[in-house]
Amino acid sequence: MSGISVKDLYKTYKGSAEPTLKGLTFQFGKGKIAGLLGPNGAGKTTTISILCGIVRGDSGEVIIHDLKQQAAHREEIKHIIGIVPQQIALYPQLSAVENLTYFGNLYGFKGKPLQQKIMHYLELFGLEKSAHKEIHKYSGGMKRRANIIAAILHNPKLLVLDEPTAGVDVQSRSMILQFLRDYNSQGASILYTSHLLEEAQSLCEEVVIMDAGKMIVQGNPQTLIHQHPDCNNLEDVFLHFTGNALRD
Ligand SMILES: Nc1ncnc2c1ncn2[C@@H]1O[C@H](COP(=O)(O)OP(=O)(O)OP(=O)(O)O)[C@@H](O)[C@H]1O
Repeated sequence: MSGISVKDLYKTYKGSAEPTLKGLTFQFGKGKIAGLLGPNGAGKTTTISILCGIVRGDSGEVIIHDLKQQAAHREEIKHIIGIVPQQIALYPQLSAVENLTYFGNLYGFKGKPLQQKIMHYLELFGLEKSAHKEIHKYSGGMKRRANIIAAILHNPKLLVLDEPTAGVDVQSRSMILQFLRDYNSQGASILYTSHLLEEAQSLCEEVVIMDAGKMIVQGNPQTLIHQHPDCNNLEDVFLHFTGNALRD
């Protein structure tokens, strides 16, 4: 069964001469760790935003866990998906506990069960000592970890993360990747974007490489590497398909 299905998706932003997505098509199975890869400006964030219902596509079809992404299913899909955006989506003047209580309340969680859940995740993500510290006093890696907790309080079956490991230290990165593997092993699907191809190669069962708003190639990283004898790793495959030209 399909976890995510994107069919012939088009999107042109208001005021842009060029479409950002030009007939994008791909599929990821349920329960997979999947990677959406591509050079700067390929349209990864736009795609994720449409998947999550934050941005509207102009045409095409998006199906999330067997539900069409349309107004009638938006509430249901909101509960299925957890979104970790590229930018930290936390209130800087509030503590982690205050932020997470607010996000938990948005999903209808309250009182002691919510507080226990928040403390459980703060411990899991190594933030328990900073639970009551304001977010603006957190390091970059701590903010990223807290940002992930905000997206998982409602136990989403599909976790979508936009560059969750960009700009964090090795320790935070390793912790985040281990969490993604563990969360996936409990049955959740994961979709993430990254420019770190070595990381994507080891983490993802399936990747889509997109460029200029289109899917270029999809497959299991090891299979793609073996299919191209000139390629030793996923980065070689990526360059093979997207070329060396710099992007604006
Ligand atoms: N809100 C917007 N309004 C107008 N154009 C936009 C908007 N958001 C993105 N774009 C344009 O759409 C194109 C794709 O952007 P997007 O952020 O989806 O790509 P990306 O693959 O995530 O890139 P990166 O790797 O740099 O994060 C870019 O040319 C960008 O300038």
